[in-house]
Parts: sequence; structure tokens; C-alpha cells
Amino acid sequence: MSFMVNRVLIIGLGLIGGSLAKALKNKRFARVIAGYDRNSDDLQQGLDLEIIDEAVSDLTTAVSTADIIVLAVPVKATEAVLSAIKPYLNVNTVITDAGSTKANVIQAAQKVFGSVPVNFIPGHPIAGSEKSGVASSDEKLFVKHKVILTPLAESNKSATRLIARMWQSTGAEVLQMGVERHDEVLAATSHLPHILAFSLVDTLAKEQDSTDIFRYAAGGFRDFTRIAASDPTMWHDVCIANKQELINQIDNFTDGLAVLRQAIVTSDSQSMLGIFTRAKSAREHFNKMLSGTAYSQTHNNLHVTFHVRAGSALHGRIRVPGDKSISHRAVMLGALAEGVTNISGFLESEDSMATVQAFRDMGVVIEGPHQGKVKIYGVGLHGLYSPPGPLYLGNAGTSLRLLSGLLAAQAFDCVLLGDKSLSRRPMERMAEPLRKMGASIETATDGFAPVVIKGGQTLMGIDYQMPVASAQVKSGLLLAGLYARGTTCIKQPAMTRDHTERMLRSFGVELNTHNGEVSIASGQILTATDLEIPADISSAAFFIVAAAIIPDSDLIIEQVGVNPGRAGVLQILQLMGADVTLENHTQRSGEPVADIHVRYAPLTGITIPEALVSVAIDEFPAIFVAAAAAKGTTCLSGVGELRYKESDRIQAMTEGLTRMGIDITVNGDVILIKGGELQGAKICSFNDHRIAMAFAIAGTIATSEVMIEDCNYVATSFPDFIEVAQKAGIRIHKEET
Ligand SMILES: O=C(O)C1=C[C@@H](OP(=O)(O)O)[C@@H](O)[C@H](O)C1
Ligand SMILES: C=C(OP(=O)(O)O)C(=O)O
Repeated sequence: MSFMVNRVLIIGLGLIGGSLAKALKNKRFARVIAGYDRNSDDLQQGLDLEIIDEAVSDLTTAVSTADIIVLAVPVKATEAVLSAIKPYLNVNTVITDAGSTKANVIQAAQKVFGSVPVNFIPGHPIAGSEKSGVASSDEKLFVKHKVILTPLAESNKSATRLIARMWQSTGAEVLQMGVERHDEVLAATSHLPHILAFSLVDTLAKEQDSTDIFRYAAGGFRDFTRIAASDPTMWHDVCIANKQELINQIDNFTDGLAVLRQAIVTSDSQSMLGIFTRAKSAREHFNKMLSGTAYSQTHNNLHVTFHVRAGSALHGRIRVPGDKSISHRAVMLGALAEGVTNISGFLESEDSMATVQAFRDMGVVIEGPHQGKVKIYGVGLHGLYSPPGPLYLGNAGTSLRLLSGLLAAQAFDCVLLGDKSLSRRPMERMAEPLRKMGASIETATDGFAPVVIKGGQTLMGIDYQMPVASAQVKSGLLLAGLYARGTTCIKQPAMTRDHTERMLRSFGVELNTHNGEVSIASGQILTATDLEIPADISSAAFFIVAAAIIPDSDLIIEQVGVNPGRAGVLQILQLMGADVTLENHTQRSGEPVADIHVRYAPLTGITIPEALVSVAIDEFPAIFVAAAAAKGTTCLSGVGELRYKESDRIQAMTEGLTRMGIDITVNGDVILIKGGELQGAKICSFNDHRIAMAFAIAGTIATSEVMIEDCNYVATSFPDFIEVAQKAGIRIHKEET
């Protein structure tokens, strides 16, 4: 085995120096890891615990023979240590440090050397513990932690690469940043919290009954103040070294605390809830945003696999969660309204939560969701604030497209982005008509997100013929139309869901709808209202198909939205011979609702009328399964839009059904599915919720187990799919690894 380098000298064997030595030794990064420390006991301990290979007492030869020298000393000692090693330094030796501030380290190097040596690459491992000393060394301390390098423009590139590789070998993720930016970011994320923890403990300790306070202080106090047990000298040095940035952050925090104090003094519930709900969700949100995953999946690295086996017939009554399309719109319109909107039946899924978070980021106070109830304190059409950063919409196409329209009309700039899947979906279809209205909106390469919007533009109403039948584009334009001068008129090539139109009317906005055309005049305000969201027909569709293909089934799915712009799946299944009836018709917030009653009846392949495609667009994964279970061949055309959903759904369904032994051919725009016996298989969900759920349904009539991989994304639209499926009688379970 060859080593990366011959000798590494670590000066300062505290927690960081010791842990780095241990990790580098473990990974065999250098032939020799030498250590130096002023304290001879620490040095001896490092040797005894086999943290270092060699204990150095005299720096002369140790410095001149080292390939890398790491300064793991308090930042304040940097200058003295650099002066001490300077006389023996070899020109090729690369020096780095591990100090938590960087500007002063750069200054120290300038003082000692006249200018910063090109081989000096400052660094900062963002890892630590309240423990200190060489005995606490932990070779895993840096695993999955970030190390920030702050090389200067003139720094040697290969030296930077070497230090990056050194840290990577410990399992750390290495990033680069400018010196000033580093100190600013760290003041906010590390130095301020430490100062607060020290100050809080000190303040409470001074109180007369401090013993009781500490004795009875439960989790919150302990969690918040853990870091107050950190090394006082080190933190003293940090405060001196990063004085100005830290003062800025303390002032910022003090202002925020004063606002909260005032809200408490005046019992201003709205402000208090605003601060707490924004903080709570921001905390959850940042993790997601940084990992680029779907919005609020609780377990980041969890892989969810579904296992399904054929079982008995489905019976009884089930409920599926609230409609996703309507939930998105309810948050948007509630936020833009004057007054408080109460929502019930809200879908608590990742996609709809992405919309909630976006509006919280824009200053809207939203309580909940709690058991489907959400309360939105509307800010009016012109009351949104500029968000503190890009709006991250996870996996939610509806959210990103509708928000593009709404935000193109605001006074502030903003950037909209999403996870990997959303970043591969076409956004120009939205941007292009918005530009025609006068918006300043740009998409990235190939017309994908991030979508960058420059605010403060005057929008003008347009007459727009949509090239694709898209309710998202139509809705985004209607939202922009609320702000545009004159009237915005949209013509659709085929019928699409009209939830936006219906809900706008519930909020008191007038629209004209006629023959597939919608027009909206500007200058109208939205008045808050209460909304009841029906169950989602797109989620119900999986169980409708399941009951239609499992012999002897008799299942009722309660109170599902059956808007004609969504109910195409019912007509398609009926054309195939399914026994589907609607019972208990009602209206909820302007949407038709009914119980859907499905009894098993043998299905036959048909040619699906193209006119039904746009009103069944999200149900095609389930419809493919119905076709695979039908007698004869089903022919589909005009479904090209399926290629632009969370995955290429034509490819995903073709691949999975082929694995299950079904004869399916795709020829240009025409897809032929020949019904047959479905076999057990291992299926890839392509990280698409609807593909995962469709194959779970296919598994209910397969000859052996169907295993569907990467089902995490089911949480974007139907977080309790497994529980509902089990209740309906499906033999399904999930495995989390
Ligand atoms: O407006 C909506 O809520 C939706 C419209 C459809 O998208 P398109 O507008 O891209 O067809 C649909 O696929 C999506 O799941 C939700
Ligand atoms: C396409 C879908 O959603 P969105 O476009 O909102 O991501 C869907 O839910 O099937």
C-alpha cells in the first residue's frame, strides 16, 4: 500500500489535532504521523494511545522533513507557532491550520512571512465536541463533517488539492470559501450560538436559586447549553479574533429577541406564532434544502422498499388524504387574501409542505397543519416579503410553476429551485408567456430550474394560446393576471383541472370561463374564506384500480373530489368494463365530491380516447396497471406529457411492466399494452411516487412478490399509503434500510 505522503507533522495535540492524527493514521494517509505539543504530558499520552507515531520534542528536523504541517493550536497562537517553524521550513512543505477564524490567521502569516506563503492553505474543520484534550481524540470526528479551506487567489493549487485530500481521507466533505465569507458565516452559525450558551448558563448560575434551576432544568436547557462546556480559552480567542463579525451577529440577534420580547409583552399571538412556526419549519427546511432531497422526508438516508404479495379481495370503506392540487392552491390563495383562511382536509405531504414553507419564507403566518387543519393569516395581494434566500420547492412541480406566475408580479427578486427531479422538468412553458406579459424571468440551461425572477416589473394582460394542456401553466398565468394591467385570457388546447378558477371564485374573484377559455381582470382583491379540501382522486385511483382488478373486491373510497377536470380515470375504467359508481354527491368549497364505489368486474383492453388524457394525466401509471390486467390490448396515444412528470412515466411503466412479463410496446406516440399474467419482480420506482404506488397495485395480482425500490417519494403525495393499503386489505409492507 502506498502512502499519499511521507510525513505529516501535527502541532498541537488537542481534540482536533489528536483526532486528525488518529484518522490519518487509520487511513494510512502518511507513512509517519508526528506530533508536537508544548505540554509534554499530552505528547506522551498521544504516543501511549498510539494516536501519533512519533513524539517530536525539537522542531528543527521535524519541520524540515515534513510534507504537511498542520497547526492545530488556538488561533491566537498561530503567529508564535509560524515564527517558531519559519527557520526550518522546506520550500515544498505545505502548511495548513484548523483554526475557527481565518482573517486573523492570514494576518498572522503575513506578519511572520511578509506575505502569505503560496503553500499555506488555511482550513477549518467544522467539527468538534464539548470535550477537549488528546485523550478525547476520535478518528470519526470528521466523518460527514464539512471542512472549509480558504486558499487565497495566489495560493498553490496543488497544495490546496493536497490539503483537500488529507481532509477527505478522514471522511470529511471539503469546501472552499473566501476568508471574509468564512468568518461571517461562522460568526452566525457557530460563534453566536456558543456565546449565547455561555451567557445563558452564566446568567442563570448567578441567580440565587441557581442550584434548583440546574437541578430541575430538563431537556431544553441541556440541549441548548451543551456547548457551554466547551474550552473557555479557545472561545475567548475566537471572540477576539472574529470580533466585528460576532458583534454584528449579536446585534442582529438582539434585535430579533427584542421583537419576540415585545410580542410576549403585548400578548401578540400572531407575531409569536409567526416567529415560532417560521423557525420550526426553517429548521426542518434547511436540512432538506442542503441535501437536495424531497421536501420534508424525515429520514434523510433511509431507503424505503415496498414488498407486495397477492392476497384476498378488497372490502370496506377507506379514506385517502386531501387533494394535492387543491392543497397547494389553498395555501397560495389564503396567503394572498385579506383576512384569515381556515382550511380543513389539507394534505400533509412533502409537496404541499413545500408550498407552506415558501409562504412562510415570504413572511406569511401559517398555523398547522394539524390533522388536516391549517390557518393562514392572509397578507393581501401586496403583502408578501422578499424571502431570505431561494425558495426550495422539493419535488413539487405544481408549486414551482404556480409560484413562478405569482412571483413574476411581485416587487422583489427571487429564485425558485427544487430537487433533482424537479430540476429536470420544463419551466420555459411557464416563463415564456410570463415574459410576454412583461415579466423578467429566466430559466437555467435547457429551460430547467432554477427559475430566476427579477421583481418590480409591470405586467400586462395577454391573450395566450397554451401549446400544451397544462393546468399548472394556466394557473400560474391566472395568478400573474391578478396583478397584470387589463385582462389576461388563456386558451387551452384541451380541458384541464380548474381548481384555481373555482377557488378564486370562492375568494370572491370574478373570472370568465367559456369553451376552454379563461379570463381574469386585474384589480380584484381576494377575501379570506374557509375551505374544505376533498380527498385526492389521484391517490384514490390506486385503490380504484386495485378493487377493479382483484376478483370479488367491493370497496368504497369516501368523499373524493370528482371534478370533471380530474375524473377521466373513472371514465377510462368504465370504458374498460369496470364497475365504478358514484354515491353521496356533495359540493365542498365549490368542488364536486362523491364516494367512489368499485366492485370487481373483468376489464377489457380499449383504445383510450385522447380527449380523456388531460383529465386523467396523473392516473396513467395506475391505468397502465389496469391495462396490464385487462383482457386484450389497450392502445394509448397523445400521452407525451407523461415524459415530463417526476420521471419519464412512459419509460418507467414500460420498464417495470416488462419486468413483470407484460408485453408493452412504445412506438412513437402510440403505446400498446397487451394484458396478461403479472409476474413477481424487482421494480425501480425512478424516485417517482406514482410509479411506486402503481407497482404496489400491480403486485396485488402478481404470481409472486413484487419488490419496489426507492419508495421514499411516496411521501410527496401520500405519506400514509402503506397504512391505507393495509386497511383496504392489500398485503404490503415497507422495509426501511
Ligand atoms: O395544476 C395542477 O395541480 C397539476 C397539473 C398537472 O400538471 P400539468 O399542468 O403539467 O399538466 C398534474 O400533472 C399535476 O400533478 C398537478
Ligand atoms: C405531476 C405531479 O405533480 P407535480 O407536477 O406537482 O410535481 C403528480 O403529482 O403526479
